[in-house]
Amino acid sequence: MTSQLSAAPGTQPPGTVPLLRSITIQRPAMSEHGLLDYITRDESLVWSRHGEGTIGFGQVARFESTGAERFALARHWWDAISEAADVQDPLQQPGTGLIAFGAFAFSFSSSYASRLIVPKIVVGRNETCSWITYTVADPEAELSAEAAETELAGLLEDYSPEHELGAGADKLVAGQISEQAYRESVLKGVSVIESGAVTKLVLARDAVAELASPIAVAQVLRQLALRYNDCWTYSVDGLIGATPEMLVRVRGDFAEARVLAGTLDRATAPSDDPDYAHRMLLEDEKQRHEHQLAIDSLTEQLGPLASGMDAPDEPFVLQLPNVWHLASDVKATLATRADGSVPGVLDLAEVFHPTAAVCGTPTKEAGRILRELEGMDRGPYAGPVGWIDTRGNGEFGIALRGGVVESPTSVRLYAGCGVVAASDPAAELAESWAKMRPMREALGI
Ligand SMILES: C=C(O[C@H]1C=CC=C(C(=O)O)[C@@H]1O)C(=O)O
Repeated sequence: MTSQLSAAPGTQPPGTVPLLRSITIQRPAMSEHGLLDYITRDESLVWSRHGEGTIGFGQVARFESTGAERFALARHWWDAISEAADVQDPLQQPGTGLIAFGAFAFSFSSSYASRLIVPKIVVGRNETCSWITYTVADPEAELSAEAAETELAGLLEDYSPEHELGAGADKLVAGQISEQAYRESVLKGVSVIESGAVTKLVLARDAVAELASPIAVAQVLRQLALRYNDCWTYSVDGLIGATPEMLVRVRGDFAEARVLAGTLDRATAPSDDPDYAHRMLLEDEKQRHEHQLAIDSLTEQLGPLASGMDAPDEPFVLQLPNVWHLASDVKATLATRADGSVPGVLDLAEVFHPTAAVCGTPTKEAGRILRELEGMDRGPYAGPVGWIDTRGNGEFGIALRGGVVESPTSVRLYAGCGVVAASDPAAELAESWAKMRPMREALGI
């Protein structure tokens, strides 16, 4: 598979690297809502959890790639940008200084262009401080705290319009994979598993939200961030959602991941059974097997890159408003490479993607079979989404519980379920609906 570089509007021709200058300025503490106050514009780049994270406005540089080399090409571009840039960053914390937001296609065969975008303004907040970073590509542009504040103030003047939720004409229609087709693909998946070709497959489907008036992305993101506070709310170029799953987070030589697999719908749970989630997830053989395969796929890849790793023996039950999940937080100290460096977040995202939580086991064979059974291009669904700084710190979640804005009035939603030998097609279909619920609620359909 060949890889291509392309120069999208507002970017430089392939092969050239813009010389960026950036300045980071510490700002006063934000209100209790934190970054939520800054999710005001539909076109913003967003990465936020518990009111912390980064919001990007505008674009000063952009890179796109496709194919099997999409991660490597993006990394080379980012390394070149980082090396050439003049970065004034007195804070020197993960996410301060120059950063890029990124979204990557699930598959090497996808027509979706994986992308890194460097915003003009970034507003950031972590557990200790708040900041803005202002970046310019024009060598003549003024780079100062005053110029940055003026630019931000201008951006915050305009709020994107809201969408009237629950308007009668908004509707959800079948996507490329109907309910019937999904049940059939799960059934076929089970028989492939029974034949011994794979032990787990994650099969996905889509549905399309058709709106009577343009989607209000910022409003959807605010709803997701408020209600799904324990998830990472993301928005990169029309890829929007709130994911509970962290593919990899890097801070210096410390890496962590939140692995999820094993799901229980809360909407159908009995209200008088406090042990229900514990019993149906932690004590259920099928769910534990599904989860263990996801843990194994991550730890097998992480092990050789780590000098120490902590992968808990027992998962915990993660409670979200729509579902419970079996979850495990894996932590590792990264081993130093021959050149004295440690792998950055993009190196690790490439190595870990796709985990068994979104593809299957063994990875290559599962990927081949799911492409055949689904017959759809997943685009960026279930691919890495997040951000990177110039020191290799960053966070890439798995783009789940979201969708792609395909036109001002249509959003394609995606959801997938881990299929093992004991899976039941009707139950997996119901689970896929539960996973689409956050987006449906936020869109009001
Ligand atoms: C593939 C998805 O979820 C994954 C993450 C958590 C639990 C999963 C499961 O129980 O099947 C999936 O592996 C999705 O939300 O589209």
